[in-house]
Amino acid sequence: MASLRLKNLRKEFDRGQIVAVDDLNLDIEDGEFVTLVGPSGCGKTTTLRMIAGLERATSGNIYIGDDDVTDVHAKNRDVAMVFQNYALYPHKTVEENMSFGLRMSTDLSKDERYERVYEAAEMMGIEDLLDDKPDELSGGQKQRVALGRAIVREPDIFLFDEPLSNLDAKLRTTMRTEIQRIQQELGITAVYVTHDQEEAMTMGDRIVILRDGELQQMGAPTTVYENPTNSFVGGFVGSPSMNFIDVRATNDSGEVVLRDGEGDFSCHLSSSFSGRIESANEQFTVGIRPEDVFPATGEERNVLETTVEVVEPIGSDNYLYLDLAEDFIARVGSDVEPAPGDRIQVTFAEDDVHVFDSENGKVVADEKESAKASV
Ligand SMILES: Nc1ncnc2c1ncn2[C@@H]1O[C@H](COP(=O)(O)OP(=O)(O)OP(=O)(O)O)[C@@H](O)[C@H]1O
Repeated sequence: MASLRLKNLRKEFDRGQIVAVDDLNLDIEDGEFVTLVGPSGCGKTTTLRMIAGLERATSGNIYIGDDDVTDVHAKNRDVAMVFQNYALYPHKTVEENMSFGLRMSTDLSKDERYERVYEAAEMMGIEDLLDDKPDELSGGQKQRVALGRAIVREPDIFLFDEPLSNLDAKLRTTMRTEIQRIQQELGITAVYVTHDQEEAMTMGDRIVILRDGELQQMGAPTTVYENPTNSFVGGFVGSPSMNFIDVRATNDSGEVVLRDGEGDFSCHLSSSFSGRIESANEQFTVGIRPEDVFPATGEERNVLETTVEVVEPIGSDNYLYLDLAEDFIARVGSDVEPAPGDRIQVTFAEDDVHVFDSENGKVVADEKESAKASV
């Protein structure tokens, strides 16, 4: 067990033409489960491979505990990696697959190795499969073997590279829980790469969001969800995605009123935001999550009248696609079921609105954060 620290980590490919990881700094605590998430090509796998020692950093440092392992060979780092494609030896039995790493890196006796393998197999519920070959196993069983093989090594750090991508949705959910259980039982620090934001949010103690090799935000899932530091994070985390509307500021009797170019959308935000506006006509991007949009009763200050384009039932709730901005979705109760083409009035609370700089996407004022900060 150990902490993990990445300091100014950088990885270039093709003589610097491609910057896969750009000045990445991360502090991961001993026993923490951290998920790395971001769109394809953002540098997740490269980061993981540098931690494992499978890829050499162009610059920067990697520390496991107090040790600088930047130049330490992969086999001398106490890390175990679990891959998407399982990476099992097809001609070896499950037991041989699981004990292979031990044979290579320890001087345990045959009996001691078997004991370690059997214990790990029991933890994964695969003790009856020890004599089978990988091609006799289902995808889920193969992934259990791959996990078992990682456990056997008793590593300081677990690294997971999209380990559940090849499994069906139901099995994926089961295996998520299994991985979390094992990680907690063993207390091993874990870094888990996924492109699936839902997986990242449900599994991580903290979530790291990358884009183009750069860290966008790191924090507890609820913090990232409620207080995204930029519009990219706001849009990436949460499903369906946050709604964005481009707006312009004007002053209206001491309050801030935001209107879009057509003048048909206005929104009052609390005074904590008005202080940040430097001039009328300043442009911003407003972000509102689908679940923060409600049918209006007519009493509210922020009421938007619009047309329903599509109604999509998802069981407990309905998604309403509204003619406010591109793909603007309201998540409402299943009892609210207008027909496409109906006019509808919707509202949202002032402190549920996120305001981003329309140029660089950085958060300008987060009403929830301001409210929290002022408590
Ligand atoms: N060996 C390599 N040679 C050249 N470029 C590479 C190499 N490995 C990765 N890259 C590039 O580095 C960038 C980051 O790739 P990486 O695989 O780390 O992203 P990722 O976030 O894991 O993506 P995905 O979710 O698609 O696996 C991409 O632009 C990729 O094309």
